[in-house]
Amino acid sequence: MPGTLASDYAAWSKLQQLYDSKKQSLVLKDLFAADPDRFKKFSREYSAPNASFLLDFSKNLIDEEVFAALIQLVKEADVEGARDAMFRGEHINTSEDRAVLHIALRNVGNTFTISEPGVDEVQGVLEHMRVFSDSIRSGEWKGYTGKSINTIVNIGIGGSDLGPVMVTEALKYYSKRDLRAFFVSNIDGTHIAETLKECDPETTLFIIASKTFTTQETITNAETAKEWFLKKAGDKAHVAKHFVALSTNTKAVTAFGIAEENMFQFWDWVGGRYSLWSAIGLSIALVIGFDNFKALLEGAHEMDKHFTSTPLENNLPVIMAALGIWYGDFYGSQTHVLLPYDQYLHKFADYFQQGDMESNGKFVTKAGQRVNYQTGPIIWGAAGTNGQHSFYQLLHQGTKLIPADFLAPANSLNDVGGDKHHRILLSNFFAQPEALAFGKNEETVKKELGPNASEALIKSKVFEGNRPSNSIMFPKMTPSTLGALIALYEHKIFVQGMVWGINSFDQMGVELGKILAKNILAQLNSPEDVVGHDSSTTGLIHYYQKNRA
Ligand SMILES: O=P(O)(O)OC[C@H]1O[C@H](O)[C@H](O)[C@@H](O)[C@@H]1O
Repeated sequence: MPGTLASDYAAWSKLQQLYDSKKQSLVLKDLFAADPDRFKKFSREYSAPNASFLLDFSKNLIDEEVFAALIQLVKEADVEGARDAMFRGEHINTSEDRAVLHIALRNVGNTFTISEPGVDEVQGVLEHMRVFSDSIRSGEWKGYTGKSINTIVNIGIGGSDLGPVMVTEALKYYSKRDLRAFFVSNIDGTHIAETLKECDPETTLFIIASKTFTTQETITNAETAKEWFLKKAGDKAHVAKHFVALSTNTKAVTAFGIAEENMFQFWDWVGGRYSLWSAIGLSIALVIGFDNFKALLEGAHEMDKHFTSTPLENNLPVIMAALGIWYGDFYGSQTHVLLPYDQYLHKFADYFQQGDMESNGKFVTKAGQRVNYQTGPIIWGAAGTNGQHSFYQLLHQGTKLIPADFLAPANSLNDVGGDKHHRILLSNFFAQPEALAFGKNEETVKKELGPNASEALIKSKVFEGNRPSNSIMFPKMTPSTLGALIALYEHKIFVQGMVWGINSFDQMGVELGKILAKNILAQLNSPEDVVGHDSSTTGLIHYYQKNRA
C-alpha cells in the first residue's frame, strides 16, 4: 500500500519480537530432532501439467509460529491485492505510469483477462517469431549471396541480453547444433571485434535487441556490425536479409535502416528484466526452436496460475519471498546465493542479479518515504560443484549469514558413464545443505583428531552449522520446467517488493552514471576540456589523456 512502510505492519513487529525471543532457540539441529514431521511441514511439491518440482524449505531458521507470522506479513501488505492489480494490467509501475504485464506474454489460453493496448498483439508477434525462426532453422531464409544462415549474433545489453544468454545456455541440450549463437553486450570493442572474427557476413544474422533502441552500447555495437557487414556486402539493400530488430521503438529501428517487416514488436509494459518472454526471446526461439520456446512460456504460465490461485501458505513464490525477508530484515543478512547443481544453469545467478537487484535495489517507497529496513539482497552464485572449490569456505565457516538456494535435476540430460557423474553431483547437492545446516561440533572434531590435537586445530575444524537453505529439485531440465523456475523467482521478487512498499519495476538508479558518462565523453579530447569534476575524477581522466597512445 503506498504510504505504508513494511515496518509499520503489525506482523513486522511480531516478527521482530519472535526474532528477539527465539533467535537462540531456532537451531536447526534441535528443530529437526524435536519434530520428525519437519520436512513434511516445510516442503511443498509443485505439480503442473508440464513441470514439477519439490521445494524443501525445512532447513530454514523458522518454526510454525515464525512461518505463520511471515505469511501474515505478506497478507497484511496486501500482496494479493497488488498481484491481482498486476494481472489485471493496472499501472502498478507508478513512477513510469506503466502496466507490468510480462505475464500477458505467456497468457496461454487467455487465462487472465487483461485490457491494455498491445496485449491483443502478442499472438501476432509470436506467430511472426514462429515463421521467422522456422525459416532460419530450416535454411529457407537466404542471405544476400543465397546461402542459409548458420550464425546468429544477438546484440543487446541488460534485459535484452541476460535472459536470452541464460535460457539458451540452460536449454542448450535442445539446441540446433549447426546454428551458432553469439551474444554481444559490452561497449568494450573487444566484445564485438572478437565475435565478428567468428562470423561470415554471408551467413550471419544480427539481431538488434533493445526495448528503447537508444541504449548507447547496443546502438554502437549494432552500427559497428552494420559497417562490418556493408564493407563486405556493399549494397545497403542486403541489410534486410541480415539484420532484424526487437524493440518497442519503430521510429528508431527504421532510422537505423531496418525495415518494419524485420522488426519484432513489444510494448512498454514489458520490463527489460522481464522481457525474455517477448520478442527479446527471438534468439531463444532460433536456438531451441519455436515449440520449445512456447513450452518455456507455458511452464511460466502454469506458475502464474499457481501464484494467483494458491493460498499464501502453500504459494511457492510467497514462501521464498517471506523467507528472504526473514533473513534480510531480521537476521541482517546482506546477500542471497543461488547454487544450481546443473551446469546448464551456470548463468542463472547472473540473470537474477539483474532480475532481483534492479527490481528491488531501492531505498525509497512508492510514496517517496525512505525505508528504515533492508530491501533487495545482493544476488550472486555459481554452478555446483565449482563453487565448493572456491567460495563455500566462507559459506560454511565465514562470519556472515548467507541464505542459499540449491537447485538440481534428479536426472541428467547427458548420460556420461552411466549416471556416475550425476550421482556424484547429486551427492554434493544433498551434502552441502546438510553440512550448512548441521555443521560439526567440537566434540566430534576432538574425537576425530585424537588426544594430541591442539586447541587451535580443533577450533579450525568446527562447523557451527545453522546456516539456512532452500533446496529445489526437479525431474529434469526441460523448457517448461525452466519457465516455471524463472517465473517462480520473478514472483518472489514481486512479493518482496510489494512487502517493502517499493516500485520493483523502474530502474532510476541506472540513470545518473549514464548522464555523467555522456558529459565526460565530450571532455575526453583534451585536458582543458575536463571541467566540473572532483579532483579524483579529474586526476583519473588526466592520467588517461597522458597515457593514451
Ligand atoms: O533493451 P534496452 O532498452 O536496450 O535496455 C537495456 C537495459 O538497459 C537499461 O539501462 C536498464 O537498466 C535495463 O533494465 C535494460 O534491460
